[in-house]
Amino acid sequence: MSISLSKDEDGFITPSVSTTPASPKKDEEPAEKQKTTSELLTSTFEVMVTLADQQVDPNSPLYSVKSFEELGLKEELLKGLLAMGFDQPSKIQERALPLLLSDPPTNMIGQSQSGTGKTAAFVLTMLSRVDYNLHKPQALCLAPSRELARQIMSVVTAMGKFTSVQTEYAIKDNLPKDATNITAQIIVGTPGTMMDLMRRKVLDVSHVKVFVLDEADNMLDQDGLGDQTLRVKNSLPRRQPIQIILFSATFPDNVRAFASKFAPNANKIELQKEELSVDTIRQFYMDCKNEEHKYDILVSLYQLLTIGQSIIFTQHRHTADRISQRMTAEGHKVASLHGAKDASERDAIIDRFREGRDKVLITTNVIARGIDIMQVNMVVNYDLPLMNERVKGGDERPDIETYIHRIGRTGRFGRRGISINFVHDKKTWLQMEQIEKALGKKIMRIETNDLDEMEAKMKAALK
Ligand SMILES: Nc1ncnc2c1ncn2[C@@H]1O[C@H](COP(=O)(O)OP(=O)(O)OP(=O)(O)O)[C@@H](O)[C@H]1O
Repeated sequence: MSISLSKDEDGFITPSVSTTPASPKKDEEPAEKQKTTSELLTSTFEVMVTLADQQVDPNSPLYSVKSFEELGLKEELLKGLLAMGFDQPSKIQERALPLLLSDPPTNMIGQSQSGTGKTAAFVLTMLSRVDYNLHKPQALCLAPSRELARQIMSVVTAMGKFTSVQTEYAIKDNLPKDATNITAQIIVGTPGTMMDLMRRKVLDVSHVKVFVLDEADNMLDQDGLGDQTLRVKNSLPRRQPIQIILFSATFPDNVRAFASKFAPNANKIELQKEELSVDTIRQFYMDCKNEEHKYDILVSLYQLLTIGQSIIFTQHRHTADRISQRMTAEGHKVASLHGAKDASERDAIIDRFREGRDKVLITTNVIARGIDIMQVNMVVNYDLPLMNERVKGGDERPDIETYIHRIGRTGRFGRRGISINFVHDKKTWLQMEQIEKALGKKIMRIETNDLDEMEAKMKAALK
């Protein structure tokens, strides 16, 4: 791994941009060897580390650990890690944990590809820093969706299984309306509900010492959750130091400067732009004739979609509902999930999918980020993600960050996965080319009229 310490004027590393040209004729590349989990643990993707304290040598062994034992974690946490089957830190954990756990606590802006283990890094930090004998909220963690908040909580409870940690959700419809004083130490939720609990004084933040934003670029985006997140932060006490931890697979330029202000003097770990997505995800596209043809192709893919599990992303909620109703009526078993469904229904749908009882989930960007389901080996971009879904008044340029997160629902922690983009006219073709250019990775064509070839290519990609 190479480390560089150069900074731009915001104190953030500026990575070099890869401009691999996209060619209109896309040939298939020879299948690569499957990366194993152990290869991922020792993989050499480039990260750049900038330490808040410039006197410290980042090459010092102190700032990279090869085992969880070296971190000086509490015995109960080591037991929790062992019980989860984590016997060695991943690359990001190896780099981030010594910085996150060192004293005095220092802020962190951490970037690493999807599925590489960022959650464990910030969960271990929360579990290490809270005082279990003090029955007050001490660590707050915000995520962009209730599904992700629930998943993070499951990591907190699994990793903290042998501790006496108490936890509480700050997600819609969780606490009874007349709930009073939260005494749990770790609170995980979404920003609107977290703010609501703080305003109603149900959540006393006077003892908070760790504040985590997962999917931080999304949480800080002024066009998205940025206002609410900032409100939460501004309501935290100023008299005690609070360690602010930001993690994401993406930090687009427009959020970077704000992230540095939000988490001042942070240690920073950053990916090179050509490393934004992992190589274990093979990316394909299918040239459909029109919108209706997209539906036909999806139906013809059904057998392949159900070999493992798959997630189909659409632009609109009504498209997700329409496709799932049509496919269900035609005898296929699919589920749909989006933000218009009520909380308990959303929980039931994602739980069924997580347990493998549903194999195909049709959804919107609501679960594009963070969701970790190992068996998902296929992601279909039925509609490509566009900026105007994320940014008020945004245009029809492709939303590169959301694309990276969507395809990152597969190929997790060294596993193989494939993504398929449906393009159906010149506009969507050009949008896909822009994605290909931005990522510097080839997107290969699969013929839509040759089912056998389609199947052979996909199976080969997953081998
Ligand atoms: N050290 C480890 N050993 C074994 N498995 C691990 C280890 N660290 C993480 N994992 C597993 O890897 C998977 C991906 O981890 P995680 O969800 O934290 O990824 P992430 O980097 O947060 O991804 P995303 O950017 O999509 O949110 C999880 O199933 C997790 O249990």
